[in-house]
Amino acid sequence: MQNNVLILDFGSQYTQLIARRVRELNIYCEIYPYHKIPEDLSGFKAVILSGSPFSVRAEDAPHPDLSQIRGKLPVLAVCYGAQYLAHFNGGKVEPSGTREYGRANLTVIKDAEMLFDEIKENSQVWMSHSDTIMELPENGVRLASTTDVLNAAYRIEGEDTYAIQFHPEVYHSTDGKQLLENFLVKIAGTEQSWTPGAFVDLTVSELKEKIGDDKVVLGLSGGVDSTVAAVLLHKAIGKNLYCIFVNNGLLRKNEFESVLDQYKHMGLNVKGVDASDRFLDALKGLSDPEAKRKAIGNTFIEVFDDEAHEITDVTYLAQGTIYPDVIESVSVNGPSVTIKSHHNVGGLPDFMKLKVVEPLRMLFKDEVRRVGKELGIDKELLGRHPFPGPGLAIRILGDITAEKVRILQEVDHIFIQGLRDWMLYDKVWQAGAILLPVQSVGVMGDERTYEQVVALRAVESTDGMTADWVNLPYEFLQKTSNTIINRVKGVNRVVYDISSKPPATIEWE
Ligand SMILES: Nc1ncnc2c1ncn2[C@@H]1O[C@H](COP(=O)(O)OP(=O)(O)OP(=O)(O)O)[C@@H](O)[C@H]1O
Ligand SMILES: O=c1[nH]c(=O)c2[nH+]cn([C@@H]3O[C@H](COP(=O)(O)O)[C@@H](O)[C@H]3O)c2[nH]1
Ligand SMILES: NC(=O)CC[C@H](N)C(=O)O
Ligand SMILES: [Mg+2]
Repeated sequence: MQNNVLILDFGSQYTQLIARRVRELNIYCEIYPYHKIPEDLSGFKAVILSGSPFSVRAEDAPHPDLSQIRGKLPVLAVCYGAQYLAHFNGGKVEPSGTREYGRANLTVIKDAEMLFDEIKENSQVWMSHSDTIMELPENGVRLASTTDVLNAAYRIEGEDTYAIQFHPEVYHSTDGKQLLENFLVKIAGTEQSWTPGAFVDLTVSELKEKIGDDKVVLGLSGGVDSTVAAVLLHKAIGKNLYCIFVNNGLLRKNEFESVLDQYKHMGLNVKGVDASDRFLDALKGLSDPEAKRKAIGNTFIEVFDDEAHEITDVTYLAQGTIYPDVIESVSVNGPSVTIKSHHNVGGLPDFMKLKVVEPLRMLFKDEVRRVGKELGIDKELLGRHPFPGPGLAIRILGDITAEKVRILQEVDHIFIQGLRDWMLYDKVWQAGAILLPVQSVGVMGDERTYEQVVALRAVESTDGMTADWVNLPYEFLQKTSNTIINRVKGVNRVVYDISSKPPATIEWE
């Protein structure tokens, strides 16, 4: 399928956005660090060079050999990429005299250039660079300028190599997506055929081919990723898929029973395993967030291993891992800091002796939801807020006891049900309650109380990487607070978290 787009990552903060824009054009793409160019380029139809925090003039500037790419595949070089081609091919790159961060306008655009089809002069672009291209490389032809940057875009005569100083991938480059489409479709000839339906057909046939009559065990979490992975696998291997949904004792109120029932109605061969006691025992006395995550991750693997042994001849363990985890674990500068010390990212221990299959490994979250919709998965399930694998364990600050879990399940249930009743659930990307290790004085009737404090958190986000708190209606907050304090014994105070990410994280631990 020679239609892929190769994105070479030079470490830009916007590289993932390039991939998102390309995928939104229904064109498949993959990100590779600039120092790991695939040897076999036969599956690729075009290449995009990303931006970078490095300067081409520096000793340690990324300097990959592009001889197998340039002149052989169409290239779009963005920012650092454009400077790189100029600097190392007879052009000149120098520190720019003026600051070039933020909006600029293309005051001049060369006529009849396919890259700028349907893009008018004065088009707004987003600049983010301190070096600038003073002289074009050999055979360079200038395509566009801004008031401050003469060489804002160029191409190299005699090859399909294009270079732009600005960032078409960001929202503020108002014709950025048009430029990417011009390059990918009109110049490179890629087909816009990478649709959810095409992905399902291709993935199901690949899974059939790869797994054959082997057996697969998959952990279901009640979340979107593992559910979509399960339905894809079920389409491919049917009865050879064994799903396990573990009650780790840290789920939301009634969630284990309701989600298990939902899975059974989807025709999945799923076994519910109540391991609540094992998890709570493993967590006894632990307060450090990472220690809690490790204990949960290890217990998950033990439970899985026990269950997998119940199924004769299991060959594969399936995971709901998705692309953001993959990209962040192999960044430009080598393996990045562990994203989540959580069982599904850190790989499997040797004793499990299972091969891993991750059908969603190359998808972004919104693409997982689109594939889920294509598979006919219930939209309420697809629309569920993300819920962390360690569940309520990272929403009870301090040590975990069954009583604290009970309290938080009740509080959380009132909050989430309230969001649904007030038609606010879908307006919020993620919401939850946190049990604080704080007691405060209250007065109820004529009695003094000294009970626990809970925090409510509701954020809007697109990918969980950044988020803002949601301005929920005062009437809703007032009603919810009253209901919680009146109904949940042990709580006499409710607070609302008004912290964005950054600087705060979505979860409190
Ligand atoms: N309670 C559980 N029982 C069995 N497997 C689980 C459970 N929780 C998590 N897992 C496994 O770990 C993986 C990652 O966990 P995670 O909490 O991210 O769930 P997810 O299915 O990816 O849902 P989400 O959409 O919330 O990310 C899941 O894909 C699943 O394979
Ligand atoms: O599966 C998970 N295991 C974890 O250990 C974990 N920690 C945070 N999260 C979720 O990740 C997103 C970002 O959360 P933070 O801003 O708190 O890092 C939010 O959606 C969080 O709910 C986790 N998910
Ligand atoms: N966004 C970029 O790629 C910037 C390129 C280079 N670091 C500069 O500042 O000019
Ligand atoms: Mg997930």
